[in-house]
Amino acid sequence: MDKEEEANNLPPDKPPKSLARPILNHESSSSSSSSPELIRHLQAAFKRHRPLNKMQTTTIGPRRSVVAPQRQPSRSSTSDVQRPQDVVSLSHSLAANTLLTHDSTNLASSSAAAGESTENNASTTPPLISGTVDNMFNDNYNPQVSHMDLPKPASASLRNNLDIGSRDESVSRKVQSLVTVTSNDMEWDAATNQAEASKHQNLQSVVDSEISLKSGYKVSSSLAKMGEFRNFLNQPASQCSVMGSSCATTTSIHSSSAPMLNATTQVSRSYVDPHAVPVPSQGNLASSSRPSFKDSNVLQANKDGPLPEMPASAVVSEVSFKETNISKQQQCTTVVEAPMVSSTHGSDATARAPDDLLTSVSSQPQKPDKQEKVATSKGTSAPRKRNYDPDLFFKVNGKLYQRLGKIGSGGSSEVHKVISSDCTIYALKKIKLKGRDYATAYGFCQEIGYLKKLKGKTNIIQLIDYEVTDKSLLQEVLNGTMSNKDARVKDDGFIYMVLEYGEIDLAHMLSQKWKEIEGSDRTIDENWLRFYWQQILQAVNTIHEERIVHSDLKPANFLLVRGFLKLIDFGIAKAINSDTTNIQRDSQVGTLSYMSPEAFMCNESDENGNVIKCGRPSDIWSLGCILYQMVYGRTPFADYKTFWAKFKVITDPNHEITYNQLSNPWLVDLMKKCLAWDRNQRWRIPELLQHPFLAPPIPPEPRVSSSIQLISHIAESFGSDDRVSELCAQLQARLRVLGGE
Ligand SMILES: Nc1ncnc2c1ncn2[C@@H]1O[C@H](COP(=O)(O)OP(=O)(O)OP(=O)(O)O)[C@@H](O)[C@H]1O
Repeated sequence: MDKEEEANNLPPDKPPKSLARPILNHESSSSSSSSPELIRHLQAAFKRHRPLNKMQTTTIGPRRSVVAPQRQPSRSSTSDVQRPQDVVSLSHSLAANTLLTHDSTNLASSSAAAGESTENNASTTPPLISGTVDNMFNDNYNPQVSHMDLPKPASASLRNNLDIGSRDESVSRKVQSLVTVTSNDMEWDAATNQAEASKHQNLQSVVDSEISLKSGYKVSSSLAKMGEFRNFLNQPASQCSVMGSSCATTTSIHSSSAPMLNATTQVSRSYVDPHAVPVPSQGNLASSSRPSFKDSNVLQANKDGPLPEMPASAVVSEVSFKETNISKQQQCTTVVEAPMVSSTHGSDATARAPDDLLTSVSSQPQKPDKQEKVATSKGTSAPRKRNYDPDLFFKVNGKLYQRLGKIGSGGSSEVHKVISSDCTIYALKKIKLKGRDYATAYGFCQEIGYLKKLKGKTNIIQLIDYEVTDKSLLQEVLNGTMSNKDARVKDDGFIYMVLEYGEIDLAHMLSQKWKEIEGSDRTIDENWLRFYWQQILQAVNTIHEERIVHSDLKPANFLLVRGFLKLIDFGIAKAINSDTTNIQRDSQVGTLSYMSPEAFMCNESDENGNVIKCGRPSDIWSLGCILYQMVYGRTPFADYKTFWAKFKVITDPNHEITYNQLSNPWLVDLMKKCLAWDRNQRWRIPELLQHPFLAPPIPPEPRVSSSIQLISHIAESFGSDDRVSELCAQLQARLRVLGGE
């Protein structure tokens, strides 16, 4: 089995213990009738369903740069068929819909948020707005190295590209992983993920913080967290409202079946809404709130010790307390609120805290505000103050997202599971720009452009918000004014992309499926196959209709969102130029096991001297590899382990792919339609959607005329029997009517 298939056999994910603890205890001891629902809600909100990680690491990296438009038509009749109907300019089609057109609502909210902020943090810069962003997709922009123009033998070119890859950080990293194929690359770091999840508590930390505050333990750190969380909740709602039902997995904490979260949220939100819960004077606290609160179980429980040692039953007590006593809940709010506003994090503090709590606060060393260097608009770095903990939160366009754990690392990015202030779960993709070359940075920005273009397409992962922190860098990239395209980004700068959250990717689904099948005499369920294959085709059809070639189709790039597969990762996607149906690239792209022959030989010349280009058929090949893997549990070239072995066999037109016999011959036929070596022989998606495997032919109706004829024979055989003759005649007449004759 290939390592990439081995990598699929990952241990099942476990929920972070720190998150599961109170839930489990609650389950066992809570008297609330709605506890099971509550647990489900909590689990849904906090549990990472499956590790999502990069499954295929034998990736050869792209050089994320724009290629000058290739306008010369192909001269080969067998290579790149010109399709005049496809003619649309990439730069114009994308530019019309790209970064410039950042939602006005988003702008409004981001500027509002920026106004609220007491700092001028580069990470809170509004979304990129530039009159020159058009240039991002401008044909004039050509940061390319010139090797692409030089025809040379494919293998030599490939080496050359690898050499270039060693200069290009993104390529070299991928090539390294590709050549070494280390299992490390392929493993999901369960330990890291779990540690992350434990370290960074989500909403549960609010409950925990409250408990800590009330008990007087961990006051300082709790205050810090509470202050951050207050700011978190104080910000404008995230853009999920824009998305409607198609947005990320949403866990409503306002559900009636989730009283604990409801209560918690009310308490938390009251911190930021002084009108909702009037901040009492110190005397009020002493006279009313505190005594009633002291009577509750929660205070007793909290006295047991700091949070980590605190029995989970304390949490349960607090839950039932909150469920059953709304007035006490408000009192609880006031008790918590006072120290909250006294913390150094609260910029809008208006009330004084009770002395004892203030003492607790001041006796603890305050966590100093984190400082970091961020890029200013002039491209220089200056220390900036943050009023949130960057280990716990991300800030995108002034909105905070709390980290729930790391989902995975792509070739170029980190992806985190986050929760917004309105308690919606998202994936946040963070790309560090520092140290990358400008052309690579350009490619990253292009992904935003594609996702914006594909906004509203239900089978494409939706971009909720984004921010490029270093505007000057980006402008330089987008203007194409970089003096040295190979120069590297020196200043700190990040691209943040807030994305719809996917629960599991197809790679993990497949690995699970094949674990079930292996060892049994079962084969893959054809209906399961049809269901997801159709969705895969439809998703890719969506981008092909938008004249985008994905170029890195693989199971890990299809995410399951509410039961449907959605396409992700347009990091190396390319749009098709206006006068050709193919695109030309400066290097091989894609993930090795799914790469088409032409992707290996991109920009080389074929036997007729025509430049080999990658277009939509290249994606179809990758789809064929995915289907093959779905059917057989391994990719078609899994037996060829090394890069060169794969390269050799995939680029060999005479190599015959092995198709083991299947009960449904249409399935083999379908794979062959996708995996035709000659890209012009491969079917297109509209045809594939009509393939007999998906749309089985209906057996022809038995012909009426033959039945009528049969009846005539019967009548004749009975000779002169009038009754039989009459009956047969009636029968024939009826059949004629039914048959529409
Ligand atoms: N919206 C999302 N929801 C859940 N998980 C996601 C999401 N986007 C990405 N991921 C996870 O993060 C991983 C890396 O994401 P992505 O593929 O976008 O990054 P990349 O840097 O472009 O990676 P690649 O090396 O494949 O180019 C994915 O394989 C997937 O497991």
